[in-house]
Amino acid sequence: MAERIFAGKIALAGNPNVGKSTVFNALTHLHQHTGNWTGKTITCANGIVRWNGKTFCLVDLPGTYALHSHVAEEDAAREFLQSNTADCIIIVVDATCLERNLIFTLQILSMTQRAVLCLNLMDEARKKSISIDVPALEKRLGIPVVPCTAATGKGLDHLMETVETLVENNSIKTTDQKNVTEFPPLSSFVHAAEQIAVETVTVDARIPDRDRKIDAILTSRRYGIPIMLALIALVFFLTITGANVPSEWLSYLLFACAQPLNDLITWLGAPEWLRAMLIDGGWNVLASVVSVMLPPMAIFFPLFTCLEDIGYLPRIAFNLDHVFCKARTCGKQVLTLCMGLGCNAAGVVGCRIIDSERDRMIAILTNTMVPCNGRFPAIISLITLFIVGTTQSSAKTFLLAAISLTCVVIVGVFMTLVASWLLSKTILKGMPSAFFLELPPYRRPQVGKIIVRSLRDRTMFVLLRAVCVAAPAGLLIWCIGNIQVGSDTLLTIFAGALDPFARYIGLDGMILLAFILGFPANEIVIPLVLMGYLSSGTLVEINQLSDLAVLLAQNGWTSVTAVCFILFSLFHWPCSTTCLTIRKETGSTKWMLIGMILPTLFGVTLCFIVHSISVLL
Ligand SMILES: Nc1nc2c(ncn2[C@@H]2O[C@H](COP(=O)(O)OP(=O)(O)OP(=O)(O)O)[C@@H](O)[C@H]2O)c(=O)[nH]1
Ligand SMILES: [Mg+2]
Repeated sequence: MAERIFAGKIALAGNPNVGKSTVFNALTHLHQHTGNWTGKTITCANGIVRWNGKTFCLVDLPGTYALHSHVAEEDAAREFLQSNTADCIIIVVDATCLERNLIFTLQILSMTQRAVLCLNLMDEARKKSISIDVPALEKRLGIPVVPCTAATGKGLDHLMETVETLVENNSIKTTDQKNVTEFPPLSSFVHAAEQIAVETVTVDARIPDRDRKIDAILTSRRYGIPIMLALIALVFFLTITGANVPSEWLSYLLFACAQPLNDLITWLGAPEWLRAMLIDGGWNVLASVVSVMLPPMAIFFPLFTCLEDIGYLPRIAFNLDHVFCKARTCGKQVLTLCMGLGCNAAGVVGCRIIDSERDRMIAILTNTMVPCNGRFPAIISLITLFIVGTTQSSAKTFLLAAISLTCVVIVGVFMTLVASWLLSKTILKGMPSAFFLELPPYRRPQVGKIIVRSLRDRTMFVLLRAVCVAAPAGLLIWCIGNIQVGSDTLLTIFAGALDPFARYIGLDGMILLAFILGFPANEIVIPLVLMGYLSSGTLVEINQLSDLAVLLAQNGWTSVTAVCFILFSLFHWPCSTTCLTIRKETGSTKWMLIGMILPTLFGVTLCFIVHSISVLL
């Protein structure tokens, strides 16, 4: 039914990282994620293009190297193309490496001629002094060729005009070749692609290869890892420095709203218990989550996306590949860990880029050992208070905090390696698969788009999720903090029951209870601890880190408690969204449970060791 209203269905196909999603976004005005590395898109996305009074359905397919290939992430694209449901296929190719892209193009053309070649990245080709004889290419391929620069939208109108003509002209033949086994051998496509490239592409050989020179430093054995660590520390330094003041402002502003809201609820005639529950419970937790989380996320995500757009993420994977191979797992896991830094659920889904089933499972089960953004703010606060040991806002404090945070991430990655090695020696036996990692060209980041995209799609998404979870969790903890059983509240009874065990691992009952109640979202753990410490079950206004320091010290916190908290925050069961995502991605509750138990065992063991050493000392 829905199909009938469209003038045609158009598919965007091509090799990975050639700009398909960028074309898709420009034509549909949607916001499909783009990124300068292969495998950014892993599922098909649909959008609508309005052109010349007509409406077309546009499908963005994951990148595919060849229709022969058997990579899981490419299945969706292959199945779609072989189903022959598109009225026209826009084959997007990278003008800077046409020959390689032509292999896939020729495979598509052996199935259908209802295609247009979108010769994308023409700006980069021009910079590299690559020129392409477009009429000759059209003649050789037998389909229209449209040069484009999708990043600026140049050429896309012409592309749509060509597509429209093609869709209207239904007579163009399509070969009913649905089974890849019927294809001629890959070598024949490779040979033909080489021939066509020789005839149509000219390159000025005098232009030096800038990317190779940069890679000689950034991916070298000697400098690669130190530069990588310095860059990560720089991102954390900028995040911590920039987030400090806005966090305080937001906190003042949001807690200041509590009084008028209080008055409003009283004026509406609500009973006291309802007022207390909504304001002292829901609003105050919400205010604290937003003020603690929003500023660092609003800085971290754009900076991280910038590294992604420049093309640095695959270089990180390249630098760490040999380390991951030693742990008997695959270097592509590093890319999924990078995705996990933002949100572990996204990291788990991102594991689809790993081809081998065994390696993918290892990557999924260990993904939560890098801290997601829900855990960063609490870790940063505790580092500043207990490890750096001062709340004074100076460059030195921020630098020390950034270096400590980098060390926390290193611990996370190290334990990921340990866990991967253990898994590959036990329940996921085997050797790491060989894989093909493409280092994309360095590209200038599109700063404006990065800011909009990371604020809207990432920051707001994570924040909204936290808010949706924080307010109800605040209500719940208020309730258990105020329901009396005998002379104690439910909160003190639960925390008291957990206390003996928690003390063994350097925590206390309230902290452990907060981790348990924080299952829906990690970002609410610290607010829950604070609420628990206040006998009224009400969250007080924490405007400054020094207020937090006083409250924690009053409840017996030392630097050992902070270290154990950070370790347990790094290694414990994933949040509910990530657990559900693990179950969905592995198709099994058993693996989800392993994904919960494994990091928790690590956390308990490490905290126990740290606590025991501190007692001995
Ligand atoms: N300079 C330049 N960069 C472009 C152009 N088109 C896309 N890009 C950049 O190329 C990178 C890859 O773009 P995507 O649209 O994610 O590529 P894709 O083909 O969808 O990639 P996969 O989903 O991994 O297959 C991004 O960093 C884009 O900003 C262009 O015409 N010029
Ligand atoms: Mg894409």
